[in-house]
Amino acid sequence: MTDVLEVQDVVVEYRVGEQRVRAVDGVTISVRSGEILGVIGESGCGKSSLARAIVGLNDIAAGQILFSGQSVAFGRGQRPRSLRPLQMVFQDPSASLNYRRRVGSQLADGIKANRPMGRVETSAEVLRLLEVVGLPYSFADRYPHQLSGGQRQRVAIARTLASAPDFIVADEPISGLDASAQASIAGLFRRLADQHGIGIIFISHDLAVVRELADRIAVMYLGQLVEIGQSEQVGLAPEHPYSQALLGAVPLPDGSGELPTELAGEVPNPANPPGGCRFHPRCPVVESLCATTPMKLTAATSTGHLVRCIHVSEIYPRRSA
Ligand SMILES: Nc1ncnc2c1ncn2[C@@H]1O[C@H](COP(=O)(O)OP(=O)(O)OP(=O)(O)O)[C@@H](O)[C@H]1O
Repeated sequence: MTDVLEVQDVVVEYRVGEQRVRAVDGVTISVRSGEILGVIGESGCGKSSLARAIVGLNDIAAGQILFSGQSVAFGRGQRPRSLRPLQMVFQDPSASLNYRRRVGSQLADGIKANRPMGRVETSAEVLRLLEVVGLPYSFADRYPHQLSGGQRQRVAIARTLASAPDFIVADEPISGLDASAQASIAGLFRRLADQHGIGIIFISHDLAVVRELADRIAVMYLGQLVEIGQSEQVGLAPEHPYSQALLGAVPLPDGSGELPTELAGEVPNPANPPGGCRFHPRCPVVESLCATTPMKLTAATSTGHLVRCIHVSEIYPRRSA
């Protein structure tokens, strides 16, 4: 499988009064067809800003975003482009649904707008989309207000699928749903990846779901990636103290070995990020060098996955304790 999405050194900035807030600061990731990349991090770490940049809803100040080798967005002052094969699912399904129209006609509109076909074929495609997202055909006649939150999110996903995307960026698609709806929507994303070959970026605060669902996990802190690697590495044995603290709050699937670190304090203002390692003011294993040495993502010696921490770098080997 080749990388379908390549995000290279992307910067997203907002102007707030006189200040420039750098919400995403040099993020590089790639995702393949049929792969799910989970993106985690506390509120304000830049996950949504990155997501919106990828689908062309946010301008980027630097870097580039390639989709199937084609530039989606590049450089300050040049307008980002929205591409049909690259779609976004939002936390609130209302964002993509019209409450005054039946589900079936909304899906038909989505199909017609992106893939014009005859009436009979469109109706058949509406039913197929309902089937893909696990809803009965009879739901074509319902209005969104007649559905539960989980069902509405399924309809919103079906609406997204109407444009036959190759890639979906899902920003908190399971927040606000009950646990069983969360699990089944997560399962739906897994099927879209496995059976339809759709590449997916799945942003969520529910770390247990991400650990279970994602093939790889990227951890963001204050606009930067601090760790990225296979789920079994990052999700179960993270190397960065931030990832350890974040994921340490979530019991492991077998209930064993919770990680020891606790996450104190809050994410600093991105308008004025700490020097050196951005996590150093909150880091339980901070060293004096951490305040002055900006860290690059570096391959961890034990696993080879990427970690932005002085303790896993060659210049300052891990403490043995
Ligand atoms: N439109 C905007 N104008 C100014 N600042 C913004 C804007 N959108 C986001 N920010 C700031 O950018 C930073 C990153 O926000 P972003 O929403 O991308 O983070 P997030 O990780 O997605 O958070 P959450 O999980 O709460 O959605 C925050 O400091 C936020 O206040």
